Amino acid sequence: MSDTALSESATAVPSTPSTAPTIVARGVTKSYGKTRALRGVDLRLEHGEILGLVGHNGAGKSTLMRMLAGIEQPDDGAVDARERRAGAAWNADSAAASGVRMVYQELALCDDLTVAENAALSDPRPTGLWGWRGRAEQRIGTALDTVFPGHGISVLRRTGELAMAERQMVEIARALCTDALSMLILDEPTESLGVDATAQLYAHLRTLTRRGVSVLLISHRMQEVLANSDRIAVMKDGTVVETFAAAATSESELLVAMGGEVRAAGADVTAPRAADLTAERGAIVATVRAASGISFEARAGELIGLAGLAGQGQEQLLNKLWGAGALSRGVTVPRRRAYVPGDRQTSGILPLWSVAENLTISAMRGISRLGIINGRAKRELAAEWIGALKVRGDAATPITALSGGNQQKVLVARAFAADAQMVLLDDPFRGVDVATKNELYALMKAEAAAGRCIVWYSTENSEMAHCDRVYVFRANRLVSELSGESNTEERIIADSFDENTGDQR
Ligand SMILES: Nc1ncnc2c1ncn2[C@@H]1O[C@H](COP(=O)(O)OP(=O)(O)OP(=O)(O)O)[C@@H](O)[C@H]1O
Repeated sequence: MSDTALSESATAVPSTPSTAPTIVARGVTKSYGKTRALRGVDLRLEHGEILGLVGHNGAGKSTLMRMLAGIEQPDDGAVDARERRAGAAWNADSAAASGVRMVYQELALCDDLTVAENAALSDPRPTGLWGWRGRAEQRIGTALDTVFPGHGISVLRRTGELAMAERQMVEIARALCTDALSMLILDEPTESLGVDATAQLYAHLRTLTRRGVSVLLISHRMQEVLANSDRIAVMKDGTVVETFAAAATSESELLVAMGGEVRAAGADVTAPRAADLTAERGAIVATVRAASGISFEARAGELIGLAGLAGQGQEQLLNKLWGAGALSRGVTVPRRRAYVPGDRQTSGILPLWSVAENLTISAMRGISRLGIINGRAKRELAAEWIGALKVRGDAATPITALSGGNQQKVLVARAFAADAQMVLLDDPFRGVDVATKNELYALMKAEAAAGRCIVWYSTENSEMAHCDRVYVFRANRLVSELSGESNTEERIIADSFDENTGDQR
């Protein structure tokens, strides 16, 4: 295939289109030790449709996706695909040969390789000994241009240097570098994408389905799933419990089918263990002086939001607050701080440790005496937080055996279980289900009310309504400070783009 044909190949369809379902799962079961991840799943993905797949954290969505992509085999039941060669077993090779591609929730890129090298690694087409690098550069560049026009990503950069949103774009684009794509499986593809890139992705998915490609879209963003799917399957405790026509259902109907207990945001939540705080409520506990624009100031008892388009300086501010020492110039911070990273894979979980060890590592001061850790206090603290955040998995489970959303809950619990006066959150609720998010909003408010200072960066502007005050960033500067009636989504969006905001102050 010529390189110039790549954009066509990124959206190419099998040579013998048919309207038979693209893939069918029948009675699929899967257990990991004592955990029954899938309990007899039946699912059909029709030719040229977008099927949304929703369910609470740990419902079995990612496990099902791995079965459909042939990466793991069911203990019982079967997966059958339209493009499967007669007699061939359904495994990763036959799935790839049938044009099935996956976009992972945990970004599966090698940080030390360039964008093009990463794309070459996963491209099933023969690369040839000579000129493979140039071909890979052109293929991934074209795929990026096709799906995300104006992306601004150099294919020669190491992926470790890219922002989360850019890495996600690369992950999506490289899945499209394939001939005869028949099925695309996307696991929470928009959690770290901005508004524009999200719209570009959905527009491209529609182009694909018009050409007969089928899409399985896993997401916790109910409005997106409703707006972009043809049908929506709901998973609960390892089975598909209901399937809806997207146009004929609603968010609340989906949530009821998921079985999640939906607590209204702002409802009372009692943190398992009250923090031992020293700052008086209302006292200034942190400041960052700005050379230009607005200075940052945080008080005990405040829930402060950091908003604006992704990558405008929010993470640098969090890093300053997290890394500051007594000698840092222009920055004052409380002594005890906790940090929840946005990228759990690179800077969050300790993969060789259990849930309890991951959860309590920052709370050592409270559960040790004379340097000796009180094992019982550790187990109790872990059990309390596992219960409070409904983590699906017990204390002794290896952290990597939890679903992605449940790992994220453990990281949030780690920060709040510590006796930190200031908790810093770097867009940490990616992949967390709707019901749990509402619990977490309430938890943060309760913790702030108890006197902690919480600084929360979120890429979801609607979440900023939970904050007492919001700082909006643009071009690495604080351009506005919103509170009360001025803290609206419209104002955040306006200030994120308005070149004049901030310059007038
Ligand atoms: N490799 C594994 N080892 C042990 N348990 C596992 C493994 N993979 C998944 N599980 C368990 O299977 C269940 C389903 O997990 P899965 O990742 O499929 O859920 P999910 O619906 O994708 O959740 P999330 O929305 O959090 O991503 C969970 O209880 C999880 O702990």
